[in-house]
Parts: sequence; C-alpha cells; structure tokens
Amino acid sequence: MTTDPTTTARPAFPGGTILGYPRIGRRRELKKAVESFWAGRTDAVDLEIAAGTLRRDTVRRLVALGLDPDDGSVPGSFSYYDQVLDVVATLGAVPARFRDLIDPDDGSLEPEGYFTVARGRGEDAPLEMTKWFDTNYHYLVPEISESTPISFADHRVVREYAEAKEAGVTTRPVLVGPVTFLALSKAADDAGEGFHPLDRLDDVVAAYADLLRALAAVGAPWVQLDEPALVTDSLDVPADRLHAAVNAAYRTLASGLAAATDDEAGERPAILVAAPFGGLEPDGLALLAATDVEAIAVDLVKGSVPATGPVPGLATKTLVAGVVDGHNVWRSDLTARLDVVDALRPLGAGAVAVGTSTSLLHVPHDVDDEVFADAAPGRTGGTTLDPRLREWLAFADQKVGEVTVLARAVTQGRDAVAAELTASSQAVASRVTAAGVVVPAVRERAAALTDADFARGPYAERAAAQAARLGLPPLPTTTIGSFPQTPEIRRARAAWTRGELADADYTAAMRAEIDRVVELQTALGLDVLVHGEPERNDMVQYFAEHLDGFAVTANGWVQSYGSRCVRPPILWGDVQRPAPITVEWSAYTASRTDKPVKGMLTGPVTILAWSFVRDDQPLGDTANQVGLALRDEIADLEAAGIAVVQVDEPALRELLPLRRADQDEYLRWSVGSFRLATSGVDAATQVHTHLCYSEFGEVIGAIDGLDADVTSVEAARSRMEVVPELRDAGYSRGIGPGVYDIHSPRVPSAAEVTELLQLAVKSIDPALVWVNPDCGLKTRRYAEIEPALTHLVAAAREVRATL
Ligand SMILES: Nc1nc2c(c(=O)[nH]1)N[C@@H](CNc1ccc(C(=O)N[C@@H](CCC(=O)N[C@@H](CCC(=O)N[C@@H](CCC(=O)O)C(=O)O)C(=O)O)C(=O)O)cc1)CN2
Ligand code: MET
Ligand SMILES: [Zn+2]
Repeated sequence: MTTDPTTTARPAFPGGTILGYPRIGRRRELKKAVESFWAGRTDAVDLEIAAGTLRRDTVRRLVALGLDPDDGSVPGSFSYYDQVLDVVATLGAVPARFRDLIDPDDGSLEPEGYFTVARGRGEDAPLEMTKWFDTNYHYLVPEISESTPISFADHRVVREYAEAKEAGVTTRPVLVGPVTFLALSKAADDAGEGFHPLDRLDDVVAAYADLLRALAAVGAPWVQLDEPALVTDSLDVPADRLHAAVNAAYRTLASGLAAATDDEAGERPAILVAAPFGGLEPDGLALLAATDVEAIAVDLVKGSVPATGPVPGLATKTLVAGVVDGHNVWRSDLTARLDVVDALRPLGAGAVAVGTSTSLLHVPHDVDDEVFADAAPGRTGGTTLDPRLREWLAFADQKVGEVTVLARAVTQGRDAVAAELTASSQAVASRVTAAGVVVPAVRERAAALTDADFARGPYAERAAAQAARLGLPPLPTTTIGSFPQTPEIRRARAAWTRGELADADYTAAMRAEIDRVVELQTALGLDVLVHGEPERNDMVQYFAEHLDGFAVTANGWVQSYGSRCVRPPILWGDVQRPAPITVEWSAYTASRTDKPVKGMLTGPVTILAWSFVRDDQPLGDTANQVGLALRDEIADLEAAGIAVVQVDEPALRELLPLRRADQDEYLRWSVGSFRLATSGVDAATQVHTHLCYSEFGEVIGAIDGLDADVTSVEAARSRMEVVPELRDAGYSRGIGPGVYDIHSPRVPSAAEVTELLQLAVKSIDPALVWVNPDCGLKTRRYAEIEPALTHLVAAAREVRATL
C-alpha cells in the first residue's frame, strides 16, 4: 500500500527529539555490570536487572529533561555492547563458528553468546572491530555470506519497547538501517568470489519487515533506522549501488507495509530515517524524500541542505533538523541554530522538528556531574573544572535541554524563549573574549613558521647516523609503548587523585612499575625498550592534563568500544606546554638500562581526534599549536639523551573527511602538524610513529608523508597486507608490521609469528623491517604478554638467521 501523495505530514516530534543517548551510564553502571558478568561475579539475571534499571532511569530522565513521553520522541537506543552487533543478533546473522550459541528454541543470542561473538572464544576469533564513521567509537564488523542465516530472530528490541512503555514512556526504537548494516559488513570467509554483503539486501529487508510488524503489534508509533552510509563516499560501495539499495529497502519497508495512523493500527510504525555524520548532498535527501518514509533526520552541523527549492516528496514528511551538535560539547548559539532551521523553509517539508545532528552517544552525560571551582584545575584525573567552562559546555543532558528550547521557538515563536536565547548568546560571546582562548605568544610563534620547520634532512643521512648510534641487529624487536595497566596501577592512581597517596609515593609506585617493565624486556631480549606508560590514565588525557588550553573531566566518560570508555579532554584555548611532560619518566627508564629507550608521545592529530576540539578556528591551526608543544617536548627528550622517540598517530585515518573532496586539505594539515612536531631533531635521533585501527589504503601516501624513520602498523589480522601496499606506494623507510594481535587474549605461537614475519620480509627489503606487536599492551595481562613476547623474540631470531 502506498501513501496518498496528497495527504500532508502528521507533524512529528513537535517537542524535539534526539537521535540516541549514552548507554554506558552516568557512573559507568553498564561497564561495571557487564565486566562483573564476564568475570563470573554476577549472573545473567543480575546483569539484566542492572541494565533494565539503567534503561528505565534513562527514558524517565529524558522525559524529565523535556522530551514528550507519549509520541516516540524518546529514543530507545540501549545496547549491551554495540549497535551493529545488535543487528547481527536481531537477524541471527552470526558467523558459522558461533552458530552453536543461538538458542535453538527462540533464535535468541543473549547474553553469553552475544558477548562471545564480540570477544571471541578459544580459537574462534571475535568479529573484527573498526571505527564508526569519523568517531572514536568502534563497531563490530558483521561477516555475511550467501549462506548466513538471516531472519527476525532475536526480539530484544520489542521487549525493550514494552519495558519502557511499562515504565510510562513510549520510545522510538533505534536500529542501524538495513543498507548501512550491509554496507559496513564484510564478506565472510565462506563467501563466493565477487560476493558483496549487499547481495543479501532482500533477505535483510524481509527480516526488518518482520521486526517492524512486531513493533506495530505492540503499538510502537515510530522506529528510527540509521543510514549514515549515505553521508560518506569512503565505503567500498559505489554511490549508485548504495542509492539503489536505499530505494529498494525503503520501497519494501515503507510502501510495502501499511503505516499505522492515529486511528488505525498498521503493519508498521512510522519510519524515521536518520543520516548523521555529514551532509546528504548531493542527492541523498531527494532519494529519501522520494520514498514513503514519514520522517528524515539530517545532520546540519557537519552538513547543510542547499535550500534551493521544494524537494519532491518532502511535503508529506517531517524533516528532523539536526542542529544541536551530537559529536562535540560546546553550548549551542541558539539564535544561529534557529536561523539554520528557518533556512530549511524553501525545501517545503510537511513539518520541521528540532533534533541532534547525531546520537548523543559520543558526548558525556551531564555537565552537572563535574565539579567547578575557582581554584586551578586539579592534577591527574582532575576533579575540578574552570568555572567559566560550565557556561560554555553542553553534554548530553544539556543538549536535550537545547533541543526542547529550540522546539518551543519553532512551535511558539522566538519570543517564547527570549531569555534562553539571550543567555545562549552571552555564553557564546564570553568564550570569544575569555583569557586563554587567544594567547598572543602562541599566535606569534605559529605565524612565524616557515617551510623549514616542517622538514628534516635526507633520509639516507639520517639512517646512517642512527645505525651508527644505535647499533641494532637486523629485524630489531620492540613494543608499541604501553605494558599492562594492572589493577594495582589504577588503584594507586585513584588513591593519588583522591589525595590519599602522596606525590612521592605515587612516583615511587610508578617507578617500581617501570623497573619491572625494564627487567621483563631485558629478560625477553627486546632490542629497543619502552617505559610501559604506567603513569598514563590514557594516551591523550594524560597529555591534555599537562598542556595549557585543555580541561579534563572527572566523570565525562564516553564509550569507545564494548565496556571500554574514555574521558575525552576539552580543548578550549590556545595550547602551550608549561613544563616538560615525559622527560623525567623516560630519563629514569634510560638510567635503568644500557639498551636504547624509546621516548613515547601522542601526536597532534590523535590528541585532537580524541579530544573535544574548539570550533572557533580551523583544526589545522589548533594542530600546529599542539605540534609546537610536542616539538619542545621532543627537544627536551633529545637533550636528556633519548635516541629514539615514538610519536603515535593511531587516529590519522579516523579524522579523514568522509567526503573525498575534503580529504586532500585534511591530509595537508595533519601530516604537516606531525612533521612540525618531529622535524626539529638531530639526524641521529630516530623518529618512530605508530598507527592502528585502520584501513590504511586511503592514507598510505600520507603515512609516507609523515617522514618518520620507522612506522609501526597494525597488520597481524590482515596477514601483513599493508606491507606490499606501503612498498608499492614508494615507502622505503623502517616498517614494523604488527606480528601479534593484542586485541585478543590469545597467545600466538612462535611458529605463527615466524610465518607472519616471513611474509613481511618477502614483501619488502628485510633491512627495513622491525618486529613488534600490533599496538600497546595496556589492555592485556602479564600472563598473556610474557609468552607472546617470548614467541615474538624467538621468531625474530629465527628469521634473522635466514637473512
Ligand atoms: N582516548 C583513547 N581513545 C582510543 C584509544 C586510547 O587508548 N585512548 N585506543 C583505541 C581503543 N580504545 C580504547 C579506549 C579505552 C581503553 C581503556 O582501557 N579504557 C579504560 C579507562 C582508562 C582510564 O581512563 N583509566 C583511568 C581510570 C581508571 C578507572 O576506571 N579507575 C577506577 C578506580 C580504579 C580502582 O580503584 O581500581 C574508577 O575510576 O572507578 C586511570 O587509569 O587512571 C576502561 O574503560 O577501563 C582502551 C582502548 C582507540 N581509541
Ligand atoms: C592506540 S595506539 C597506542 C599507542 C601507545 N603508545 C600504547 O602503546 O598504548
Ligand atoms: Zn595502537
């Protein structure tokens, strides 16, 4: 049945809506419940009770913050681990190696089986994990083939709708849409030549249709299907195939099923298709408007809609204007945001509702969970924030408030919210002139930079000087920096942050940990040692705590993957380094060994990517400020006798713009800021960099452009495929392809590591090859890394002997 094109839209979400809400809990309740369950301290019933409490508290809070409890404005966006894995579970589309985990009676996969697919078991590798669009959130990559079972198998979505309804709130279940789900999937190992997961679109859409029927049967008025695949051209699916898939999927789902109306139950809820993380240009909006879905959510923070005239089909739909930024923490300039909403008028939408640009998953819960004090921000784990920031910030709860204010302005006129508009303008204005936002000395230094500040001497000279200084064997062995963050380390830091452990005692505890790590590396026979990073709560937060221009939070947790969280720092002002940061730790380490010690820093792009960044100047300018601070740090490390310095850039690929047209400019400034940080050193000082979590393909040229002497990259899971790619791109400096997958508790055998290493030395000049794990070891346990590194060193020796 198709909708009569002459009917007008039933205005949806007049009180405003959000595309999703954090699910980890204000005090990481879900993390704690899930990790207790994994450890066997609690059972599945305890877990479900904890999660159910969290879900009910969440929907009630959203109502208390002003969202309508009855019309589907409150999103049902809970997940135990990951929203893409949720679709895998819903469809029963698990890889063959895990199919025994599906309950034969009801087709469900929870909870043990669900987590097993995410985390692996024995020799069964978990689903691969990768970045969710341009965020620091990681999703699990589904594996699909011709024979993957696909049906509406697991009914958790329906149960959670009913649970919220019982608690008095009519939610709008949120799912990754069928096209994005398949576009992000990879072909399973058993798939035939030329198979693409999108070949299974009809089956997936049929399962979604059954899911929609089930939601309609319990009375759900709305469902939200997220289709961010529409805003990127970085997927391996050509735009015309993607568009055809969207057309086909929503023809079946929206036109093929009868929609519920105010008076009549239908076969499906009304459908909101959301396109977060970028603009729908050039023709994504027209494509969606031509379907029979009831509402479309567009990202008007990262993207814009050229309002040149009426869009065919939009007159019967609600356009959800994503004007409140779901991906950054600045308080909105409400007047400016209203102007953006007003500018949509020529599009001829049946109704316009106010929303967020993305799910609020990517921001912390609540500014009011922070303590603000007039005193200077606290030390590590800082518990107090500069009070000026309170006025400038909006976390998830504040953003819900902004949405409701904007919605009132849209429905009742700006006068109805005059006081809120004034307060917002004042907050925005106070940021512009606040001390520390613009620091003339920082500006002058950046303005004086010349090309020479971005370049080192010729590589051949550097390589010769470094070889003479370091005297390393062929296939030198090293690690990526961090060693296990043990509960003892975390406890010591927590006590120190609370003021219960004196500075000297904390330093002594961390030095003792460094001693342990040095002894272990010496016993293992590694060639270039690290200090193990025990003193770092996080590789970005730690630096932010030591740089002017950043603030850090006490409770601003954001989910990164599964139960793992980060507290992204807030970069609000010009960046300066008041004092050396890592030099004492590295110098102490060097004093404990005769082997070379690698200094360890996080690069400018990664510091920006994993912080909330200021939005009042080009990111490239901010990157150069961070680059200069790191340049000074490296000069100090060099002066302290450190001969090798690693500057990590795991997020280089993450910030790559989703649209090709924007990528060159990004690569210019990002590579530039790294070179600014690292090019001040002597030829005999060896600069390393490290990248992980990436499809490197699109940034291969940029990796070369970093001009590091040695680059370590994640490579074990992809069996070294990046090595020939780098070689073909002309890369001819040191390369450390990871030979130990640290994302899994599994210990690789010496034979496996040897095999990977042999692959590497076959693809590129063996004189360039380093031997190292895929990434840092902080999430692993000593019981895992000791045998694994033993095997790594043994493999290096074996392959060395064959060169
Ligand atoms: N920012 C960032 N993004 C990244 C990565 C990264 O390393 N950093 N790596 C990639 C993968 N992402 C990751 C993200 C987080 C973690 C991680 O291990 N997070 C830890 C928290 C790290 C942290 O902030 N630790 C603090 C606080 C630790 C803590 O929870 N303390 C307890 C108290 C400790 C005790 O008494 O036992 C508490 O506050 O309740 C510290 O060590 O000081 C976790 O979720 O458990 C790992 C990888 C990509 N993105
Ligand atoms: C996510 S990249 C991590 C690099 C860091 N040096 C570490 O070893 O943990
Ligand atoms: Zn890494």
